[in-house]
Amino acid sequence: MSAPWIYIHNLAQHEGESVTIKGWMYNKRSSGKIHFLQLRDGTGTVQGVMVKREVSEEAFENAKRLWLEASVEVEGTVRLDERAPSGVELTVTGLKVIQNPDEEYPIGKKDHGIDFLLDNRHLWLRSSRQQAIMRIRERVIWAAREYLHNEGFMLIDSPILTGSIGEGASGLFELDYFENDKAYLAQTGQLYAEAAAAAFGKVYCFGPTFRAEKSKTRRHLTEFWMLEPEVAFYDHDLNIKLQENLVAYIVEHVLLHCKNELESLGRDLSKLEKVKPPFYRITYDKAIEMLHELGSSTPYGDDFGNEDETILTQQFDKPIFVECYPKKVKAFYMKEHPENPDLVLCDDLLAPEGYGEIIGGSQREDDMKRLIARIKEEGLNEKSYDWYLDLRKFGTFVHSGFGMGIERVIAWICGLEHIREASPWPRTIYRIKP
Ligand SMILES: NC(=O)C[C@H]([NH3+])C(=O)NS(=O)(=O)OC[C@H]1O[C@@H](n2cnc3c(N)ncnc32)[C@H](O)[C@@H]1O
Ligand SMILES: [Mg+2]
Repeated sequence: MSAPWIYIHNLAQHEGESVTIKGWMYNKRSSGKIHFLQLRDGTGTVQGVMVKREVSEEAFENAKRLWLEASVEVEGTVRLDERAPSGVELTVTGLKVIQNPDEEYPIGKKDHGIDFLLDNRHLWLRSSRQQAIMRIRERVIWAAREYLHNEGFMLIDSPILTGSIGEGASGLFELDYFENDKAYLAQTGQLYAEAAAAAFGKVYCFGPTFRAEKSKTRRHLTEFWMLEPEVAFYDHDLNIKLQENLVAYIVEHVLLHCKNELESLGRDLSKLEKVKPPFYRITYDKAIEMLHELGSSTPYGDDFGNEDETILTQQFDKPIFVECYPKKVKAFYMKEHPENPDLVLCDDLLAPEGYGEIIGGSQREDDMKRLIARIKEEGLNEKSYDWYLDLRKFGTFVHSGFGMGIERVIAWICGLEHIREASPWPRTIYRIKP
């Protein structure tokens, strides 16, 4: 193959030129004298038309024997064709087979069950639907980082291995750690982000976080990626404003850059076009009252389950903040409500259409005595929080932050049935492979 190697997404700039594509054959149609090779190289897809009389006998025969997902180099001339999805087609002049699988590609054109697909996630990622979701994932992360960078945030990542329980003793992955006592896989990077906020003001951490929850729902993973901004001197209201501006920015960015991907997923774009600030804001008290009117039996004071969140979000056409939950159902670090010590200054941001919680946020307890009392009330080991309490000893400060679950945001934006498609390598109770 002597023609220059060009990526498929750049082909339109090379009309009339002879080029080489390096990639895989993901589909093929043949008549007696013509092969229609559907090629992909990770940047896009293009059809290569191979006419028997225009190529060597060997190349035409080799093309005939190609299995799906054979790796190939294809040489041809670029032709503009507005009927083609990529706007171009390739008139094939040469074929080099890098590797023709010696068995049928397992994820063929027929439908497969979800467990089979997840067992073959390392191959399923090649399919057009999974490519669309992963491109949207990349854009969600890009937009979130771009927004925070533009707003003056510093990325200060938190550790994955930690000795402090960040969210709650129930959902912990515990591991032996040399002669130390226990270590855990981080449930959240928040506590460290709070320390970083005292150093840099506006910070965020972004990485995998882990929950050993036995939740077999379409919203729960045991490993998920979380974006956790933290801001010194932000109170509850400023925290809410930051959350809605970030989410609106992400949705606008995805609508701008991933329209084709969203449409290929059959997503109703009008639902996302409504995601503009201000989002709805209701208190926990108002929300529980609405839920009871809608038939929920969740008693006052309890947290909302998936069912409640689904019912609630179906009453609104854009994201809803539910704020100031009862202290007893929320984490130890949340600031008491100044007018009602039974409540805390927190919020959950619920995505509409039944997607539920995508963000959990709060103003943090900055009063040392109250924080120690909460740590004790929760039965946590005060010793492992001595460094965290130092933040209240050396210049305590009002501060707030939140955690946005990336996969939950992606599932909502893409309109996915289950969060597992939002992760390249989903981890659930029964799956840590591939
Ligand atoms: N910096 C902070 O203030 C974050 C805080 N420490 C925290 O972890 N809050 S959270 O437990 O509600 O989780 C935050 C979000 O993390 C997501 N989340 C939380 N748990 C899960 C599971 N199991 N699977 C997928 N996504 C999950 C979901 O979007 C939640 O709203
Ligand atoms: Mg939460």
